[in-house]
Amino acid sequence: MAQSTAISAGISGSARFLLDCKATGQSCATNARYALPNLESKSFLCGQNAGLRNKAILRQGANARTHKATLKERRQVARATAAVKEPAVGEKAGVVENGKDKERVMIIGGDGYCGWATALHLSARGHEVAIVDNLVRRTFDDQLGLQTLTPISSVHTRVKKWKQIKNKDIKLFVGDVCEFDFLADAFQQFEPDAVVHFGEQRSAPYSMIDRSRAVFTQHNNVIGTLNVMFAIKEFAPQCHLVKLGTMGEYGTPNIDIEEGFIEITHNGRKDVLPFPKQGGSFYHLSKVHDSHNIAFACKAWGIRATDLNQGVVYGVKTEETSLDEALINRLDYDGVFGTALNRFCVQAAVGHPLTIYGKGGQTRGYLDIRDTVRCLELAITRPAKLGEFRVFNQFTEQFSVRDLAKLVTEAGRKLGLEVKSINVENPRVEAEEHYYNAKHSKLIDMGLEPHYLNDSLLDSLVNVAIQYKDRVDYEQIMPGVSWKKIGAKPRTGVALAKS
Ligand SMILES: O=S([O-])[O-]
Repeated sequence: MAQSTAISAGISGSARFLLDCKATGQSCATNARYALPNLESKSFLCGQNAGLRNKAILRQGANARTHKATLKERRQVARATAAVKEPAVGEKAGVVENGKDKERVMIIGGDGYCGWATALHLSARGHEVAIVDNLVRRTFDDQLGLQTLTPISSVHTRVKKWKQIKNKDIKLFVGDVCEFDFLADAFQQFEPDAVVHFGEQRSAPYSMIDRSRAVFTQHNNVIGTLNVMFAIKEFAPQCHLVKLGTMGEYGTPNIDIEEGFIEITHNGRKDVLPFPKQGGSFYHLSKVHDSHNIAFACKAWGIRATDLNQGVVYGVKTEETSLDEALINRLDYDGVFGTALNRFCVQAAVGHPLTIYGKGGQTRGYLDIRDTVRCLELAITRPAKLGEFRVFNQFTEQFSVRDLAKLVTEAGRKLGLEVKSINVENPRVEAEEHYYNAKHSKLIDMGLEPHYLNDSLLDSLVNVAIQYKDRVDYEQIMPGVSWKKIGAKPRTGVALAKS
């Protein structure tokens, strides 16, 4: 199908109005249910010895499994855990175990932060890649007056540049997966072996701005995923759904977090059940709903799926996105879309104090974007079986917000920057000191070799931030979306900044 046909046929509903507004230069505010009244607002409303040593560290590591252990102790244990794992059989032999060597992979949300890096990674490794995206992420920036730190090219320029550099085609379907006819058409044309679904509204603060953003997030995410499931059932029943979930689905229970399932004994009977979910925002809850829908579809229809409960991603460069400035990835530093470590590195680069929300004891799983793309490759080339619903916890290390602030302060100091921190009132409703120990061994068992957070990554991230620091808008740095103050009334940029 010609790209232009995809564009005109594929966009409807909320995404169509957003794109129409953009194309015609009209104010979205007057046209659209989910648009903001003030588009111009700049505020962000809108060897053996080593093996023995590692095993010894693990034996001593019980204490390090709790939040009371020092950062250094916990990192030692994380590394030792990875090091004593036997490589997966397929990995030893250098072969793909059950997937095909080259898959036809549809990447929904392939113009976004994780999606773009994944599209290039898979294309570079010989897979046939198609990007499906309604480009609404770019429209959120236009609505809220935000801008990625890095100057990203249009998706069309990105794909053309990739063809020039690598002589590889990436097909492009611009449209909204909430529009089933568009999705059905893309499925029938591309005939995917695997669908990676990144195409969701992925910001917790965005979903907590006001009623319309909460509704948009759950509609876009839950209905989009339902449509993808139906497209698989109807047009590609062998196709493997690789769905991006989030570690935030689990919340912060006062017990270890398992990888998807937990064995429970209750009144003398035993069963393996889904691990309890306690999403902390309307966004996180949209992913919880997705997980339940997908698990049900695997059981009822016999389709195959992998739910990747991803931690917080940091970094910007991958092998492929570094090849040319036109391939550069986005890097968000604002209070709505910026993730913790990325935000801190940009703050350090521009001399803004690091913004620690509340006490800073909030602990989560983190991973380098270079590991995100590798995890996706592992999931695709070693697919779930028909009828199977797999869950992997996709992160490599745990940090508290305080830990991250310390690491960035130290990295900044080595680069000659004076980095300060401030504790700001926590805009979220969440525990600020808590137990956290989440299992994450399945991807390592499959062959993931993590890029642990180290000085060189921090240096490079801070240096990217220094390179583009003239693009930083200081007004976007502080958090402005309050979990408690969310209301039914649409929020404007000014109101949001002052909340
Ligand atoms: O592209 S995204 O995930 O901000």
